[in-house]
Amino acid sequence: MFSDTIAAISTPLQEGAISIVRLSGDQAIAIANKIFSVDLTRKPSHTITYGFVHDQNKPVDEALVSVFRAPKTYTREDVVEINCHGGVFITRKILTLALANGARLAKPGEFTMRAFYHGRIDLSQAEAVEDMIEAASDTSADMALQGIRGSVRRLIEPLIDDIMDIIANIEVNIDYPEYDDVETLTFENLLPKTEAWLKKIDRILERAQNGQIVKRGIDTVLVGRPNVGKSSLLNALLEEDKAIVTSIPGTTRDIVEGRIHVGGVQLNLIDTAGLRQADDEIEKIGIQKSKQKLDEADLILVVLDASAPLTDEDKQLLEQTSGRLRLVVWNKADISKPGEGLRVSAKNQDIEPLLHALNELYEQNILNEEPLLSNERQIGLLKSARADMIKAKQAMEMEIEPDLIEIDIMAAHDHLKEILGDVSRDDLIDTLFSKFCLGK
Ligand SMILES: Nc1nc2c(c(=O)[nH]1)N(C=O)[C@@H](CNc1ccc(C(=O)N[C@@H](CCC(=O)O)C(=O)O)cc1)CN2
Ligand SMILES: Nc1nc2c(ncn2[C@@H]2O[C@H](COP(=O)(O)OP(=O)(O)OP(=O)(O)O)[C@@H](O)[C@H]2O)c(=O)[nH]1
Ligand SMILES: [Mg+2]
Repeated sequence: MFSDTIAAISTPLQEGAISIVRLSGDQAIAIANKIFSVDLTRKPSHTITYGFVHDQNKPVDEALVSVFRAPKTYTREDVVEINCHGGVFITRKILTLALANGARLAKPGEFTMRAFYHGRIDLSQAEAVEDMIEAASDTSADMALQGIRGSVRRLIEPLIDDIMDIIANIEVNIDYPEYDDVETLTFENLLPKTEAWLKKIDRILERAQNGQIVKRGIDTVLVGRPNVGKSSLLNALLEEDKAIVTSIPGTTRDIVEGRIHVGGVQLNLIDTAGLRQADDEIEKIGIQKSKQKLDEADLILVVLDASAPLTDEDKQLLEQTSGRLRLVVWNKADISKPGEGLRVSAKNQDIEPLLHALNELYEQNILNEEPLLSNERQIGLLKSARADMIKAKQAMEMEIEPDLIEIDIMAAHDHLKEILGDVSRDDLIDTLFSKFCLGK
């Protein structure tokens, strides 16, 4: 399918123990033979060979070279991987040698693109490879791995089958329009099928939202009135003195952020200015930002001072956040009487109850159902398919000509197919892969 053999450095271009220069294509083994001391022609697939990389008979590096024979390879083409010493200069030199001996520099994502064009993986699997590279927590890495193993295809294909079934129903009607009762029968049949399909899509989209949260982390804002210990709590969670802490109320003005992982989920922590009626110009702006972060948060940690009575501001904040996903945290437990609720001492780094609650929260709430999709492109296409089917449903309710309804249903079908990369436009695919890592 592809006539040229591509080459790229598949490891980060920085000093390291080992680097990999990867080749893929008909000429991969022939090109490697020109620059390697050992003849690879008869080496079986999935074997590695010790030797020296040569530049016109002059040895330049000691290396291990792997041979993978088509079609059972990453790209479905012959693949050779040169494992050299991990210096930037030597790695580049070996790539240059490969290029000088007949390889072409691979474009970003081109190895994975070849795997896609050769049908080893679909587009959702290719995207999952890139998601894996970007994954920053156990849950997002798990999701990427499922994607690599074809979970998106297994999710989408039955939905495509359902649509084909609906289309088949309509076709009967178009083919035998002379039977009046076929028409009524068709609408009676079609509408429930369409509604059932829409229900499935709605569930998937709901869960996809979780997927996106898992991928980018859960925006978790610390709010409360001044001096309750928000910044102290941020520092305790981060195990780092990141935010300034003083006994002066109104210390924090700008947003302070940090990341932690709890139970395999990433929390994007956001410390904010204490909420109060402020006169200070700078503090006012800080409080404005606090309110904005509060509105946007996925999770709110309402911080209260356990050593002091609840104030009106506290009560107002509790009321304001009651409908949201939140935890109420009583800080300064070290200087207060024992009591109910989630009690911590940020100052003493005694925050185990909070960590425990965060763990529980995500087991029960956000992650109670495994997310299935996290990719914006895929979710966008699913939403388009849903919109098409809603149009079709409305048309059915109005008993519009079946062949007109079929147009909307076919559009839904095509949008679903596009998730798996089944599109006629190659430029779409090329743009997508161009965003991938070099050498991937
Ligand atoms: N050295 C190295 N490590 C790597 C990769 C690589 O390309 N090279 N990968 C690159 O991302 C990942 C592994 N992904 C791979 C996926 C498929 C095949 C492959 O050869 N598939 C064959 C069957 C192999 C078998 O069953 O023996 C196939 O599907 O036909 C190889 C690597 C991570 N680690
Ligand atoms: N005893 C005790 N003091 C604490 C605790 N947490 C914070 N403090 C103290 O409370 C004061 C305020 O702490 P900060 O973390 O700056 O409070 P804040 O909520 O960020 O305050 P603003 O930024 O002004 O809104 C400091 O003197 C802290 O040392 C705690 O758990 N126990
Ligand atoms: Mg603060």
